[in-house]
Amino acid sequence: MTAAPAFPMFVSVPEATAHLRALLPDPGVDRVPLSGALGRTLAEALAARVSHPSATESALDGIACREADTLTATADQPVPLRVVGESRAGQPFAGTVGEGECVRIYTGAPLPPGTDAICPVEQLTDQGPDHVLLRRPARPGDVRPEGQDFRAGDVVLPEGVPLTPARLALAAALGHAEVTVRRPYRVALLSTGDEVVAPGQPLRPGQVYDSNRVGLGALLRECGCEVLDLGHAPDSVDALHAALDAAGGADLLLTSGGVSMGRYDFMRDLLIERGTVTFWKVRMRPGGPALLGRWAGLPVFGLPGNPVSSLVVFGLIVRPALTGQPLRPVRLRAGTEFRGVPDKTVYARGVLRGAEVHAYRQQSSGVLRSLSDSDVLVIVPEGAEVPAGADVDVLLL
Ligand SMILES: Nc1nc2c(c(=O)[nH]1)N[C@H]1C(S)=C(S)[C@@H](COP(=O)(O)OP(=O)(O)OC[C@H]3O[C@@H](n4cnc5c(N)ncnc54)[C@H](O)[C@@H]3O)O[C@H]1N2
Ligand code: MOO
Repeated sequence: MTAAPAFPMFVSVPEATAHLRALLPDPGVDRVPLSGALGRTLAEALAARVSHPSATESALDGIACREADTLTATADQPVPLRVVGESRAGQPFAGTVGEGECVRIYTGAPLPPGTDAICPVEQLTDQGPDHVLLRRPARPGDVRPEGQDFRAGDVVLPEGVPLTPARLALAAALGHAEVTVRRPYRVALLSTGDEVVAPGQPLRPGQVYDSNRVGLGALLRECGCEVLDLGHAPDSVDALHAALDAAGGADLLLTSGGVSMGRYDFMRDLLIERGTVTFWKVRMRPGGPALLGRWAGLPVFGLPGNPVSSLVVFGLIVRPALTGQPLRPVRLRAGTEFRGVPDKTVYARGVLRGAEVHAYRQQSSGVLRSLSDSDVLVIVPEGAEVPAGADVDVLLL
């Protein structure tokens, strides 16, 4: 009888993510201009330095007036108003608008005192320079109230969010020119396997192009990581040993291949025998043989070699650990049946058809097109049988 392993096996996806997160060092922070912050993670909460809009203003080009003066306006019986001035963005009208009066106003310009509604130019006829006829009532809804977006002092962007283009625009509107962001993780990337060949090289029988390193490198860059590309190592203990040593300066080493049950799965053996193993195997399909450990203090995440498995494990475990952003499933109607397996959550590749999700025709973890052609991963809980017509949780790809 063999002794029970000294590390957990068959952990859940959330447990695997928590284990990896616990091994990652604190990356520290950088202060960067907004132009250099795309995709970075905000390391401070951002408060508004100003209110937006800074004053109640018009949402349209037209005239500002009192709504009450215009309630009877129709195309047949237009309401006349006297123009007493103009309000432009940055150049407000100085006076107060009285009964039967209006000012010409432009989008973003402050509403003059006395007015509460806007009539757009399309609904006006000029009667000389100082009079207009309104063909419909002016509307208070075409006014943007002061602070509608945010008020000075409001905490608007929380710490920990990724800086998307919309959030960068918001940071600028709040009055910030620079932001404090988390330092990118430095992630070393290594693919393993005697049969694995760099794309572009001639391929001998039985060999396969190194698609994992390309996909994983892109996923890492998408997460804002600095990638230290260690290339490819053959299935040899010495070569893997050297590669593990070469990754020493990184925050994390990500490997692909060599973690399952085969005789040449040396990455698994090396970590078990000469490193530390945090867990081996996750209750998921694809991706079951994933491995986490340490090599002289360096966290090492061993992704399975099967092309779909390596990218799916990255998306489900590695990305949430690196970014701190949890998975966000959405609910959709299943258009086909989805079959679970006992003791594993299945992440089935699915294609959207209208509001329904259909199983992709091929679910083998060696078929990369099942991932590139799919829109979502359908989460099929352990042992579940989801009939067509039922609701399912999916993750957008
Ligand atoms: N007896 C068992 N066999 C296997 C099990 C098991 O539980 N018992 N698990 C299977 C599962 S699930 C997976 S996933 C794979 C993972 O195996 P490894 O991580 O050891 O990966 P390899 O054996 O090195 O390669 C598997 C497969 O992937 C191709 N590959 C590897 N690297 C790349 C790359 N960089 N680019 C493209 N393709 C790559 C490789 O050629 C193999 O076809 O194990 C199952 N076996
Ligand atoms: O992890 Mo494996 O993906 O089920 O082939």
